[in-house]
Amino acid sequence: TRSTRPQRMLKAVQKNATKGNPQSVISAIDYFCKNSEWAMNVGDEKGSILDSVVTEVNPSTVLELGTYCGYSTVRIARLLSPGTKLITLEFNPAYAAVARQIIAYAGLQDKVTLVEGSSGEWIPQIKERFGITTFDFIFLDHWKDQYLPDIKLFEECGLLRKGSVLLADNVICPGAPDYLEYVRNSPRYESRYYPAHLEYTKLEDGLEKSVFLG
Ligand SMILES: Oc1cc(-c2ccc(F)cc2)cc2cccnc12
Ligand SMILES: [Mg+2]
Repeated sequence: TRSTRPQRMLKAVQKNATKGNPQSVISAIDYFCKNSEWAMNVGDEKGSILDSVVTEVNPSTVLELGTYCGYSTVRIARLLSPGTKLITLEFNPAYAAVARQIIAYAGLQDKVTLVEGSSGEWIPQIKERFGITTFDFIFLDHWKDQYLPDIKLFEECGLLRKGSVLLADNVICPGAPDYLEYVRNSPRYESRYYPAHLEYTKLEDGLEKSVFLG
């Protein structure tokens, strides 16, 4: 049977990247998406903004919602201080299977805990399962209608502290209007929009960075 796009992306990484070299994995995926097949990775333009926010926050606790093939997981994990791990949630088992292999190819498997399941199911379990009290940095990059319910769940579960940074992909395309309205109007967040483009295209998109004020 025909391979899937994530499987073809993995093959491109195995062919063109150097094992244990995260930057070469990132470059191989971007090359594949620019020259072979578009795929919904955060991409190089928005990825550079992600890099700058992660570097600025220098988080000790990190959560990613929406692993897909692990592109942003690799981008984030390569910047974390030694001993710091990130938790990434992926609902789709086929995506998770490819992501594990791409993360391992980059040599970052010891810095990543990939959990298969839905954010709504897993967020309430994180404290007890992973011994985490609050997150310093959260990257939202899953289904756009889940952004708002999930940020409310973070608040209800006490997973945010004064200064926690949430960065959301695709707030313009495909768009998360209810999430944007919430973080931009809530007195509990300081929000800022980073204009960019939908990965590998000229279409407008951007990232929304929201700091929890406590
Ligand atoms: O970065 C993303 C982009 C898109 C997307 C798909 C088709 C389009 F025509 C435009 C945008 C979907 C995502 C779903 C989940 C996480 N990220 C996504
Ligand atoms: Mg995205």
